[in-house]
Amino acid sequence: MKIAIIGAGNLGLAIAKGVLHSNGATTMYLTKRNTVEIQNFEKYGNVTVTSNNREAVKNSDVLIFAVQPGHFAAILEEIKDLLNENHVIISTITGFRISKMEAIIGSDQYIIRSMPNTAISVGNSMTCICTNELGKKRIDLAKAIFNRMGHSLEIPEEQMQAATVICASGIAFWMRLIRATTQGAIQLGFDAKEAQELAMHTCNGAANLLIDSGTHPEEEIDRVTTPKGCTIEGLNEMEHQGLSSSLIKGIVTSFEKINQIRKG
Ligand SMILES: NC(=O)C1=CN([C@@H]2O[C@H](COP(=O)(O)OP(=O)(O)OC[C@H]3O[C@@H](n4cnc5c(N)ncnc54)[C@H](OP(=O)(O)O)[C@@H]3O)[C@@H](O)[C@H]2O)C=CC1
Ligand SMILES: O=C(O)[C@@H]1CCC=N1
Repeated sequence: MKIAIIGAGNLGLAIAKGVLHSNGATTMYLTKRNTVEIQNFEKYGNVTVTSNNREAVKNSDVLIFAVQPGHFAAILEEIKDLLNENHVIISTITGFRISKMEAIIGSDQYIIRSMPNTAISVGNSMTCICTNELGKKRIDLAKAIFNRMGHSLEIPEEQMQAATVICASGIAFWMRLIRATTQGAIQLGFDAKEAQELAMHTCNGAANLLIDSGTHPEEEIDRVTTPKGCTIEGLNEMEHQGLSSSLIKGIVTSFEKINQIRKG
């Protein structure tokens, strides 16, 4: 697979690392206007770093766009005459509808809209995808790409904004929970490094318990909460302080903001 990542910034580089991690490409182009800080990716023999988007498109089949929304239309204009039936176009751009892409490059292209997160760099992204009409013929390819770097789910385009909050912003939300747990562990006497080790592996274990067993979180909670024990006492105090409520309110606020950005 010949992959180009157009816009090798935070997310683009995370995808590049995921592709390298999973041996997912025969060749990979990484583009940005100022390439100095990513030149070191060329040490991986099959990677070319360039500011020339047209060269990247000409030499690749799978085009992954990871630029800021305000830059995307101009880049599609720049490369549209090079697109052919071999190209699969994958956008990660927040709030940029498929119809808007089709208005620039036409509906006779395989278009996939995706919402990965930065854990793609370690092969563990939750990635939501949807396609245009023609893109349905390449959905299996898109799923294969993202499943090599985590887990994917096809959703209707209308849910892409919500998926952005839960999956992409979600990484930041979970990081804050891990950090808070770490701070609690330090208060209980662990040094900072050990505290983080305890917090992140316990978080990983909780997620894996649900993924592997298919159980509901409350079922797993019931297995931990000894009657009159310390877990239920701690959990109830967290709920009195608004843990679930504040998480839900944060998610809804984030969703309201993303809808405002799209309208803007
Ligand atoms: N960060 C995240 O966790 C997630 C981000 N997204 C979406 O992904 C997109 C990228 O986000 P993020 O990585 O955070 O943003 P960044 O600003 O970190 O990356 C965007 C990159 O695009 C490059 N760029 C700008 N203009 C061009 C151009 N003409 N040709 C090629 N490259 C260009 C910039 O580099 P230079 O200025 O040197 O050209 C920059 O490195 C956004 O649309 C965002 O909504 C989606 C999910 C998660
Ligand atoms: O914070 C943002 O707006 C973007 C979208 C998802 C992740 N970063």
